[in-house]
Amino acid sequence: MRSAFTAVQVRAAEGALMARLPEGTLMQRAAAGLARRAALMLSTVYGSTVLLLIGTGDNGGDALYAGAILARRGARVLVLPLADRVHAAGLAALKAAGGRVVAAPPVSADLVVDGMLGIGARPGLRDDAVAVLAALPAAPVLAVDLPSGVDVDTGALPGPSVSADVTVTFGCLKPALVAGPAAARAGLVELVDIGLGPYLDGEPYVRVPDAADIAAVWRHPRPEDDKYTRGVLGLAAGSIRYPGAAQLAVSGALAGPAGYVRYAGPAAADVRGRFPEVVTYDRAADTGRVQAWTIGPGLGTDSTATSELRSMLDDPVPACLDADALTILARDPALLAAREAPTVLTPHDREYARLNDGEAPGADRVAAARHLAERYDAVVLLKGHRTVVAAPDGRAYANPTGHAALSTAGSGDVLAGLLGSLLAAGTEPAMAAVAAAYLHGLAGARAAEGGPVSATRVAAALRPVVRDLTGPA
Ligand SMILES: NC(=O)C1=CN([C@@H]2O[C@H](COP(=O)(O)OP(=O)(O)OC[C@H]3O[C@@H](n4cnc5c(N)ncnc54)[C@H](OP(=O)(O)O)[C@@H]3O)[C@@H](O)[C@H]2O)[C@@H](O)CC1
Ligand SMILES: Nc1ncnc2c1ncn2[C@@H]1O[C@H](COP(=O)(O)OP(=O)(O)O)[C@@H](O)[C@H]1O
Ligand SMILES: [K+]
Repeated sequence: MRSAFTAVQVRAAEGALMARLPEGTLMQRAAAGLARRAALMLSTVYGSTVLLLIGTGDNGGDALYAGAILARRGARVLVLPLADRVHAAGLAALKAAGGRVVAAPPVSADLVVDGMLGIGARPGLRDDAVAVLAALPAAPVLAVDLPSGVDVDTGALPGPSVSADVTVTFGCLKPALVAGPAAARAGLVELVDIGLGPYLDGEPYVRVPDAADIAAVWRHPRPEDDKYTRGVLGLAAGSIRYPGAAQLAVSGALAGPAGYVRYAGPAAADVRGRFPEVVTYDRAADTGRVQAWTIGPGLGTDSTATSELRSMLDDPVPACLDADALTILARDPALLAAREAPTVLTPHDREYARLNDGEAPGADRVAAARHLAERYDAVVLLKGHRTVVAAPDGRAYANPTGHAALSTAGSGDVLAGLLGSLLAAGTEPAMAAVAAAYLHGLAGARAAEGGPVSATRVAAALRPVVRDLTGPA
């Protein structure tokens, strides 16, 4: 698991570390890491042209010292200052290494280094910077610490910003690199260790799971298992009007770790026909004991759906509420009042607003997910390009996987089914949500390799993704 810290947290750690080191050490470490990555992006350093965009602060200092390293290796390094003053010692070092200042972007370059703004910045770019970006030569962009213009602590993009191919960030991840629309601007993110780790105090703002975290929570069948000990998922989804949602949720559930899926609802015949391994019932009350529920995709919001939801929430097992179940809950939040078993809510932005008195998630998606998790005392999986999971105890996770092609009807149904299966298998609820989002994101990316994506393809891609990540069943 990696961690992202806010600018204030980074500053505090930086202060404590700097007090023990000769002045300038951290910037030299940052510049060395930056130059290393820049060299990798250039096929040959010698003779290549590198354009540095430089702002007023230390972010520009990092870029200038890195530029000096590249210049000493024979690169033609050009500096385009976008501020009245720039890091003086860095500029002197670059000039001493042969770099030179230019007033406008060159016609061609092999690499553009964005050293305009880092963690000290207000979001957005000034007009002169926007004009320079519009006039840049076609070349890969390497961002220093963060793509300039982003809101460091939230990942919001309130104004123009840089779009990077690679971002080299120092000491730790920052929220803007992993959450919100800014995350898509960072490109490939590489973390350079500058020794900050031991000084980063307190809870990270948001954590980022990796493959090992998901593999660690995945429950494989054991020799002593039977279908019940692996967990039984009850799935209430679909309706006469939306039978497809039931099938998609079932297909997600069957790729999960539970041993048994029981379906309850009006799409029973369709589900049986397509998935003979699923046992079907007309009503939730008839399903017998389950270890978790997934409720909502295509369920409808009429009185039958409401009473089905009510009876499931009375069952003291974990429940994942998705889609129509969220709409019903928004109408009557008291439905959760007596509940002690864990609840997971999986809203997209419009469902979030319904659950939050009409107020959308806003710029800070991590804070938004945390807020709803606290309000409903539930794990919240806030869907999006970088899905965020928050637990009522304040833990928050930003999912690093995914693909824009997941924005296709029914892909959320597949996710809800998978998540329910993880809950039924006994996975801790926040980690069940994290693992479901991670695997679903990988499946979306894998499905996209085969051309245009539909939800059925996402479900089909889940099994190979699970196998690759957690090993054979
Ligand atoms: N933390 C660490 O451990 C390490 C940090 N390091 C590096 O330091 C970086 C942080 O440096 P920093 O504090 O000098 O801030 P940075 O973002 O370069 O400049 C801020 C200045 O820009 C200005 N400005 C603000 N907003 C603006 C806007 N929208 N448009 C235009 N101008 C704007 C504003 O100045 P003003 O306009 O107020 O005069 C403000 O003072 C960090 O990201 C990393 O790269 C490494 O060296 C190693 C260790
Ligand atoms: N632009 C995007 N990039 C990546 N993933 C996305 C994007 N838009 C939506 N998704 C993902 O696709 C899924 C859509 O779910 P949902 O909105 O519930 O759709 P449906 O109700 O049609 O099943 C979510 O997992 C969400 O995170
Ligand atoms: K930058």
